[in-house]
Amino acid sequence: MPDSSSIAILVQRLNTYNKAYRAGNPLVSDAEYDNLVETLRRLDPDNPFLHQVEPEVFSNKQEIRHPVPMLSTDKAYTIAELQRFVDRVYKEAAPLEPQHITFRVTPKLDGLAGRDDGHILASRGNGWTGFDITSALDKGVEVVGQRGLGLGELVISLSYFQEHLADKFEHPRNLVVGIVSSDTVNTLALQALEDKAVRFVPYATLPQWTGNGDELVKAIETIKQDLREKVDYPMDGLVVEVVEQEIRDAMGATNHHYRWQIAVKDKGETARTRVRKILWQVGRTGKVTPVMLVEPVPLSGATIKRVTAHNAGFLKKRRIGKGAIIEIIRSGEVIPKLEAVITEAKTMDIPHTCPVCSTPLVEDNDFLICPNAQCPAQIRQAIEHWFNILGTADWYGTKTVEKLVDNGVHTLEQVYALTQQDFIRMGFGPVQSRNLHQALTISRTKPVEDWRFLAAFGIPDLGKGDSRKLLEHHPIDTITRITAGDILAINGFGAITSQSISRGIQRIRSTIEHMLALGFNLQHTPLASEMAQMDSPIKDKGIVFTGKMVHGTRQDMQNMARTMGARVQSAVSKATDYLVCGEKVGATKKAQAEKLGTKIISEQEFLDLITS
Ligand SMILES: NC(=O)c1ccc[n+]([C@@H]2O[C@H](COP(=O)([O-])OP(=O)(O)OC[C@H]3O[C@@H](n4cnc5c(N)ncnc54)[C@H](O)[C@@H]3O)[C@@H](O)[C@H]2O)c1
Ligand SMILES: [Zn+2]
Repeated sequence: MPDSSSIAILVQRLNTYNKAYRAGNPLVSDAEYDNLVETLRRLDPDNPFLHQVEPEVFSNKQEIRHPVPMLSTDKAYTIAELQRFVDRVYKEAAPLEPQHITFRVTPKLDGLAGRDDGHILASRGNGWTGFDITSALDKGVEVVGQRGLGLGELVISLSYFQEHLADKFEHPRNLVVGIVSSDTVNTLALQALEDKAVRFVPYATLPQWTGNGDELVKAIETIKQDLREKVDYPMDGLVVEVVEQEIRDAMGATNHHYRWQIAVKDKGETARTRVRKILWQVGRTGKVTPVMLVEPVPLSGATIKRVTAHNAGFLKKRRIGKGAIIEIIRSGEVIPKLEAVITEAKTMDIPHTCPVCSTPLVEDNDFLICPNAQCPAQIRQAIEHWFNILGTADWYGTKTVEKLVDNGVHTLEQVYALTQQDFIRMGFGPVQSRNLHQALTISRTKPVEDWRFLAAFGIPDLGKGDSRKLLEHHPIDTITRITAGDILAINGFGAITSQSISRGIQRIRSTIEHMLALGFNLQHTPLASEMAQMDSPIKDKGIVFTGKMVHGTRQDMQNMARTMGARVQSAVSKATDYLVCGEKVGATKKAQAEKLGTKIISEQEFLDLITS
């Protein structure tokens, strides 16, 4: 019997992984997670973790109670386990002397489970209480079939994902969760919504197989292949369930799953192939990471040519190089991973110099770093990062920035000093040159939150969230004077990150000051100290903006409300005080507000309110 502390640690890990997964940022693969769950089941079968629905939380959404619990599923990984399920059904149904026992098989969709009652789309939550995610439909999620068909799954078309998004998102599920949970949808997701690739698929609309227990067990592999071909959605197995209601009632449920339903999953399909070459890529921060280029091999319906290798240490430990034979696995996931090394490489080929600038590399634990701050690969990505995060200017894509860097433009200072003539001299066409030049002006004049501006510098450990947190305590124009101690004093920053952030700021101090002097139209993050004292008519009020605003964009209004201490929300809930309506307001939000007695006001009334 293992000691209780190791079980506690295991459960803690599972909780951490689950939370990250439900938030759309999984830390480990599903196969690895499932393995840990099975380990816990062996060590401590009665552990409460195994007897609950793994909870999912959308913190800014209203809670919705399910009329019937939305449970998880029991799992069968082998034919023997499926057979045991079938036997149990026959045994428990026997006293009812049923005329038929029918099993239905549908594809197990791998997205975000939901329930559509025709008015509200709710997520699964903890099984008993979910969250109102109807706003996903306003954002452009298509409903397959019709509204009100009950349980289903929010998913993205698999072919669409593979074509447009596979190199940007690790798993389609993460994108779907992002669309549902965040107020602002990123451009790639917006495109997917516009292309009608993101859908709520009621399970009732799925292709299905029905038959008796014997047929089921015999045909399960064919059923799987058949259903796999019929749906264009990510799948992680099949769902097998009993059709007859009286048998369902007799079998009942645990806290975790219905006894009349089981998911048939496999441990992941694997394939063997040979490594052709290791490709080394230089990232924005100088990390040089390997990708294994392999002999093309079919796996779960895709042809695999590249497999991620994470870092140099990963390859060294496993002795992977040209000629190694490896086994790769793809289990409900889109990106294949290394499962095992079958034959090690005879020789390893770990570079000593940067593949882009030839500077000798530095080892940092498992990583290789190009220490050359002038490395073209790093410079290009740093400039691209700037425009991506700032988000106010178009036209600065990879090819364009590459050309700039090739022409000796290496710093943001240089970029912002470029004239239209300079672009033309570098070989851009007249129209593109004008656009590129205009985009620079636009990026300075269009309002942008100061935390985006700060995050756009790409300082290690200073992403968007932390930039905002930092600016809640120190105004942007004092940021280059900040010390590690100042950062550490803010709740939520540890010693190591504080050091690294302050070092990062110092390193590019002159660039930050230069950019500040260019006079960007920065919208300042309200200081925590001001917020505490501020007396505003909308302080702590929950506010939802809907429709097209005339006194600025919706985002402008939201920022203004935030600055005045309001809690800006994306959907009307019990926690909403005002629904502010612009033009062309959708009916759902208004109806919801009326139902909950939320105050509905016009844009003008809102402006009157905040100036009162
Ligand atoms: N990678 C990670 O870190 C991580 C963390 C947590 C969970 N997970 C994955 O999630 C799984 C467990 O999560 P879970 O409990 O949410 O899901 P589950 O795998 O037990 O699936 C249950 C859900 O499947 C849905 N479903 C999909 N297709 C269906 C269909 N055709 N008919 C009926 N129901 C259908 C139902 O809504 C049900 O709630 C694990 O097996 C694991 O692979 C991964
Ligand atoms: Zn380099």
